[in-house]
Amino acid sequence: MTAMIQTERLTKHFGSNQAVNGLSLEVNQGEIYGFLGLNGAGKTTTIRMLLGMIRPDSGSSYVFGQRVDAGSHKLWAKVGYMVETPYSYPELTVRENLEIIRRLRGITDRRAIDRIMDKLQLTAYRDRKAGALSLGNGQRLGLAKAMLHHPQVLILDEPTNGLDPAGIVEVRELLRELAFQHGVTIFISSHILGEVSRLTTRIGIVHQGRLLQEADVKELQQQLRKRLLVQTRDTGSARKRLIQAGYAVQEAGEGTLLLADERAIANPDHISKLLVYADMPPTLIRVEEEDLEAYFLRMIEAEGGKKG
Ligand SMILES: Nc1ncnc2c1ncn2[C@@H]1O[C@H](COP(=O)(O)OP(=O)(O)OP(=O)(O)O)[C@@H](O)[C@H]1O
Repeated sequence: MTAMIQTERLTKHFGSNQAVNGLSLEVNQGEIYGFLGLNGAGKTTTIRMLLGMIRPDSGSSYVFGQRVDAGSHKLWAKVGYMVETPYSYPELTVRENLEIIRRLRGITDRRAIDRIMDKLQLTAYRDRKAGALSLGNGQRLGLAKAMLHHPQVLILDEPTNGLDPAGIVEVRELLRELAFQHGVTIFISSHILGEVSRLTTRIGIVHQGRLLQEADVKELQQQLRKRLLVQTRDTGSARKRLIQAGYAVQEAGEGTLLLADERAIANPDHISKLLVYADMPPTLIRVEEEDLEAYFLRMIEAEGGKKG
């Protein structure tokens, strides 16, 4: 299978700062690839090189198997992208901004604008100036511009920045529909592990410009540490009761108990029942997953403290 997106040993320095370091990856058709890394890891720089916006010091990128360089204009007709905070003409309305993109992209169907506004819940803001939009709606407009021409490849840099939780779910559903029903290949960067693991099929973790790990989402989820977090009104007694029942319990301060036992994580209802019968009903009980930072620290320690 030809990769829809490919980078080959991409490298970029800014002065003495190595932003991207020999980064190679491949994304196949219909995949949603999560490009995950902390702030400053090199995500935006990689995406800029992938889109031909900046030139790598060495290495190459390919989209649809075609090398990305200064002459590859035709390529972008089939690609949609949004890099960093999406730029719009602030004095023009949402509709006018999209109208400009429609013309630039040579889309003859004028209804395309209404359809994309509807898809991204922008219809109510059609006559609002782009400069007066909230961060989340500005992001929706950026996505609308990226998707207006029905691209086969979509490259998005932190697309859910600024969206509220409901907006994040909506955008996630929209991207899943594009990939799974329309075969669109999606490359999406993020620094939020939980978010990317709910959306993507494969994840590449970038750290200090290097691709540290690539994994299937399911594989990665199995590697993430989980804990059951429990709060009750009487922490001391609840802790005793749980220890009596054979659980290892850690106190995390502020009335919070943590259980790392697989048995507890798989059956929070048992823990809940146990505490209810002991007359200490939990006020909060939930399974917590390790976040990117904690996962990183663990991975880097396992590598022998190569951080920094
Ligand atoms: N134009 C530039 N000039 C100098 N340094 C830069 C430039 N662009 C990026 N860098 C540096 O390169 C490194 C990688 O930055 P990059 O923006 O690619 O990371 P990122 O993973 O996208 O982070 P963020 O999530 O914060 O955007 C950082 O140390 C950053 O300061």
